[in-house]
Amino acid sequence: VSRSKGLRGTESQREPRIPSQFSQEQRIAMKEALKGAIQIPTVSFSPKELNTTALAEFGEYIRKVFPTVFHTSFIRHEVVGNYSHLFTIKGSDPSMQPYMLLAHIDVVPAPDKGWDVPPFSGLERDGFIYGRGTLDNKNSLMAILQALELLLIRNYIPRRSFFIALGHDEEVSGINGAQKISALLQARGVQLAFVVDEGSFILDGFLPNLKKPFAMVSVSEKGAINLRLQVNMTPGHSSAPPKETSIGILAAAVSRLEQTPMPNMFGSGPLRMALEQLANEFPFPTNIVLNNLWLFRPLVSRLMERNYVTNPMVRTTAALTMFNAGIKENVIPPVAEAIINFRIHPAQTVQEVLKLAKDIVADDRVQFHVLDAFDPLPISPSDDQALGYQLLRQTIQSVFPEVNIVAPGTCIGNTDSRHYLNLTTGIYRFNPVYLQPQSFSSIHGINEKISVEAYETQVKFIFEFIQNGDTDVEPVPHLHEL
Ligand SMILES: CCCCCCCC/C=C\CCCCCCCC(=O)N[C@@H](CC(C)C)C(=O)O
Ligand SMILES: [Zn+2]
Ligand SMILES: [Zn+2]
Repeated sequence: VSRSKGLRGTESQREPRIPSQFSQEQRIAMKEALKGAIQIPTVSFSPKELNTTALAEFGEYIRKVFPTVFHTSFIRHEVVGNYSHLFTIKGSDPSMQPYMLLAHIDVVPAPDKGWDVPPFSGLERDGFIYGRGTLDNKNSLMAILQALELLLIRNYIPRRSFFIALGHDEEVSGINGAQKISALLQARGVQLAFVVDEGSFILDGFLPNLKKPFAMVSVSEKGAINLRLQVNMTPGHSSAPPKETSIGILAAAVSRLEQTPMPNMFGSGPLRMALEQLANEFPFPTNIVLNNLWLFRPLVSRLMERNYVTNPMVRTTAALTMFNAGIKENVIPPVAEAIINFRIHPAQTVQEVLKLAKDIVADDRVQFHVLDAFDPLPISPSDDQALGYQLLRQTIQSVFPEVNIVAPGTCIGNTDSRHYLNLTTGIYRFNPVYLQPQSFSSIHGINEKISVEAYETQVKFIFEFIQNGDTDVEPVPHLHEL
């Protein structure tokens, strides 16, 4: 039985594979390299407040740690938007369509409070490397360059060309990094077979009753709206207050938005496919329920709403993130404003969500100002013909043989990959790392950490993935398993 459904096996590769085994010395060097990357505080505070000194230092750092990547004749390195990096790795077979690996350099802020070790120390404790960026996303960035460095020193020459794009402002939009790289490649006429970015993991313990981990490769990501609500009222003396103030009207409006969930959209798309694939991994009676979603769909959609990580999978969410009003204790405020951050389910659009929000607020005194918005990303193919998805699946099965299921999903956050829609229809978000609910909370939270073993496995994954990318033939129709 071939486990790598849909792809021709490695027998069609011309060069022998380089085994993904690393010496003790190399393993020490790779973890030390990650620690050094964590120690550079490449924090993005806002689109206009980036730590540019740290970003520049990071550029120097990768040159020092990965010398072979920077001194190989078939690799072109360019700095884009001052701090982002684009590598073009030219393969020996120009007939093969290139792909791209993505990661980002910047991290969200991390005040020391609550951390067991300082967040930019990169300290190792009990087999874990701690620090901001160990899961989001310097692990990916360093693992990509590390795997390439290790391949190159073993004289690897790829057949299929590929790009590596390292954005410097993902955490604040990606418009000066990923968006510029994308425009540059578009101007060069590049079309990609697929891209792989952050945005999902091997999920362990996220679904009640599911004991075994499964790999979720996100094939879409939610859209978003940042909406500013504003109420203007006549100011006056607080000793004689009007019946309603701008604060009261706005507070009631945002409370209605918080208390009125957007419609549950469970039914089709990646989540349903994932649950159907996972059905037999669940004990009785959940296995029966998930094998018969035609009958139990209402029950399952209700169960999904109950959990804080599965709820965003089934609906558009509305988070009240900012609220401002008032100028003095004894002045009736002239204006109150709030920001609502919506994350749009792939089955809805910006316009539909705005209409629903207006109906929920149902008060003409509340003005709507859309600050920025984009629709959910299209669903990338995950069938037997989908090269990127199948290469990920093949590599997951080889590096994580204990993982039985690789299923498509939707990324609930946004990633730099959305800026590459002009270059490919295959956008996959997957980090080859185990994630438990507790480690999920550490992303943008406290005590973000990765085990040394998990990081080594991530390097191994990319080392194998790049070689799998040289697969001779494009995916072939599903062959019958014997
Ligand atoms: C079968 C259902 C299981 C559900 C489990 C879900 C577990 C979630 C796993 C991974 C989610 C990770 C999301 C990481 C990407 C987010 C990156 C980010 O924060 N981006 C910003 C971008 C913005 C434009 C500044 C964001 O706010 O989304
Ligand atoms: Zn990230
Ligand atoms: Zn992030």
